[in-house]
Parts: sequence; C-alpha cells; structure tokens
Amino acid sequence: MLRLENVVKTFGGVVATDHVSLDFPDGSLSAVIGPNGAGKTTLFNLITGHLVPDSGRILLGDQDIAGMEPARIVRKGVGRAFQVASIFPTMTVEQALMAAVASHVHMSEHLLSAFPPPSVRQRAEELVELLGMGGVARLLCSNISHGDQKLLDIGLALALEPRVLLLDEPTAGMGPEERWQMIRTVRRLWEQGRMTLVFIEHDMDIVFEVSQTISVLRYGAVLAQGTADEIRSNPEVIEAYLGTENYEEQPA
Ligand SMILES: Nc1ncnc2c1ncn2[C@@H]1O[C@H](COP(=O)(O)OP(=O)(O)OP(=O)(O)O)[C@@H](O)[C@H]1O
Repeated sequence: MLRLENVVKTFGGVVATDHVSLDFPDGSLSAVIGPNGAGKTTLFNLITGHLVPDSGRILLGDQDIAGMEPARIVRKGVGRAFQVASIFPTMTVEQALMAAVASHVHMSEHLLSAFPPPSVRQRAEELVELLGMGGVARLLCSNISHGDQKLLDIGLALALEPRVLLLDEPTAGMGPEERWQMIRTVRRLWEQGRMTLVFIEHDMDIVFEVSQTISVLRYGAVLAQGTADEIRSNPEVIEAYLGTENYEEQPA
C-alpha cells in the first residue's frame, strides 16, 4: 500500500501540495488528473524523494519514505519512468535494457558488456517481449520513434522490478491511435506485473477507460478520489474540471 497522509509542499507562496491524503492499494491501477499546475508532478516528485514535503507522511507499507534519498526509494520498490531513453544514443534497445537489468541485479561490471550473463540477457529479452518491442530491439535508441522511446523509458523502470510504478503522462505527444496502443500496453504491463501503477494523464477518455480509481487534484488539494463513475458524476469535479457540457447526464 502506498499512502499519503496530509502531505504539504509549498514553493514560496505557492501551495503545490495542500494537505493531500490519498491511498493507492497494492496492485491497483490509478490515474491522477487535474488542470495544469494542480500539483500532479509535484506529487510524484514527493513520492520519489525528488522533493521533500514540508509536513505529512508518505507510507510505503509501514514505512514513512517522505524525504528519503531518491535512490533509496527506488531500492524500496518505487519506480518511475523518466525520459531517459534518448541518453543511450549508441546503445540498442536491447543493450539499454540489459544495462538496466545488470545495474539492478548488482552486476554493474557487465553494464556495458557485449557478453552479459545469460540471466541478464534473458530478463532483458522478457522485457522486450512484454513491451512488444521485438521489432526494434536491435535498433539504436536514438533511431526509434517517440512512442518507442516512451515505451523504453517504462521498460528501463520495469527492469528495476518496482512494486509501485509511476508514469507521468505516458501518452504525451502521441497521436490518438498511438495513445490507445500505449495505454493498452501499460495496462497489460500492469496486469502481468501485478504492481501498483499510478499514472498522470490529460486524456479523459483514456482515464475513464482504464483506471480503477481516479484522484482529482485542484490547486494542490484533492478534490475527489473514486471510480470512473463516481468521478464522472461528482458535481464538484464536473463544475471545477470536466465542464458541464460534455459530462452532465442526458435526460432519459
Ligand atoms: N520547483 C518549483 N519551484 C517553484 N514552484 C514550483 C516548482 N515545482 C512546481 N511549482 C509550482 O507548483 C504548482 C504545481 O505544479 P506541478 O508541476 O506539480 O503541476 P502539474 O499538475 O503537474 O501541472 P502540469 O499539468 O502543467 O504538468 C504550480 O503552481 C507550479 O508553478
């Protein structure tokens, strides 16, 4: 269980996280939504240790991880996809995944090796399969599409075998078809990996289609947390965020 209790983060006069309390049960798939500047990315940065809260607790199981070093939080099982695929321009997709796997299993002497141990190669091959990247596995990371780079970012996070995976706008910058393909892959990874997955997303159709629970932020505070149906019909959410035109119930 990942649980935030009364978490506050301010930047000067800006309250980016305003007494946020949220639960992400083990194995759940949740979306975090909210208008620009609502505090979504700040929330992720607090969970991963890239920001230290002013107050409040961030519990992973029984342990308060608030303010821990990011690397320690990763070792505790909280992964996040960063836009890093492009920083391996001279490696192939498969090699980048092998390097990530090797770093995770403390075989860093094999990080850049042309002949990694079979266990490392096997795990990287499993990830390629899981991500559906077989067709581009031998291509240089710099030569793959934007969508494949985002997938690889997720794969690099998965190589560390997280219990909790955070994805900040996995479908950003993609066309409609590619978005759905990406989110279907994300859902499949979640189903097969049995991890807790939390993603930030602006596309409401995607959010309503794939999420078990949705957390709505506004001005840093939680406006609502619930299922797609609960969020869709929540009057405060409709007023504040969704707009009445598209989401009000049609008369029978
Ligand atoms: N490092 C920082 N220094 C100062 N202010 C910050 C910093 N990070 C975030 N903020 C402010 O905190 C508020 C929340 O920002 P945050 O990036 O978390 O929002 P968001 O919901 O992720 O927005 P978006 O959808 O545009 O990415 C904003 O007012 C932002 O300007």
